Amino acid sequence: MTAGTVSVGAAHAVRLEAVRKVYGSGATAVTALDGVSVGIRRGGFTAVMGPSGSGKSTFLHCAAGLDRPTAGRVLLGDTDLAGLSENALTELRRRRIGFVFQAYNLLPSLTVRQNITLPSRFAGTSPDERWLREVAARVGIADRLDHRPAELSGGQQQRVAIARALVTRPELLMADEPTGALDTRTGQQVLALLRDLVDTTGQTVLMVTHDPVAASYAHSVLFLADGRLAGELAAPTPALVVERLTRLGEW
Ligand SMILES: Nc1ncnc2c1ncn2[C@@H]1O[C@H](COP(=O)(O)OP(=O)(O)OP(=O)(O)O)[C@@H](O)[C@H]1O
Repeated sequence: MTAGTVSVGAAHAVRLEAVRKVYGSGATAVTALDGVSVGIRRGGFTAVMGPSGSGKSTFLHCAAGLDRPTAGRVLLGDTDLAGLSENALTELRRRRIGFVFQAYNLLPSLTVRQNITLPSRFAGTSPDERWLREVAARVGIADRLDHRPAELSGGQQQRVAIARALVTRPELLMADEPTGALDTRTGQQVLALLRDLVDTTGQTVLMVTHDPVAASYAHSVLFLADGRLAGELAAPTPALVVERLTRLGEW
């Protein structure tokens, strides 16, 4: 490790150590992750790519404490997730991780403001008005707080989902195909927003995507193949990402 002075917890928002995940057992067992060890840099934007079935979703689920590894361990900061009960894990996800999915998962009967504050209410807190407005302004929906989701475009709805994920000040933002439901231009605006959040606020973002252009917004791309880490690319461009995927044999 560089200089030997940085502790693992300080350098990495989340760290997987020799993580294996096997679904099922006996003849039908599927090894989705096969000994993955990697740290996700704190304050960085990291994308995870790989062929279909390579283990991307499983990686994200294990890293976020949504799924437990069969072997190995996952550390969020300095917290070893294996030591946590189901309730403690749920609490940890609520307080320390923000989630953004392809589907925006907004409640249609609630206003934008109510949608954004819902997770904090579940966590027993309520964001102060100033922070709520700051987050809304940052993602570009400050003038939509009293609207309902149906009155917003797809891109605006995804911005609301990002605001909802950020309002609890998570140390890690997990995004699973966040632009999968958006047209190209709107998707790129959302990706530029994520990159800007990372560059200007130090937010850590971990994103799974199939899209080389989406991955090029990240600082680095991790490649998975057959449940194993198959390389990492810093300063990715779409062309470089496509070249790596081609070498992984499925593009
Ligand atoms: N709940 C499950 N039960 C059994 N097998 C599973 C389960 N979830 C995933 N798998 C298997 O684990 C492997 C990895 O799946 P995973 O969804 O992590 O891959 P992926 O890279 O995200 O795929 P895609 O790009 O198609 O979404 C696949 O072979 C998949 O069929």
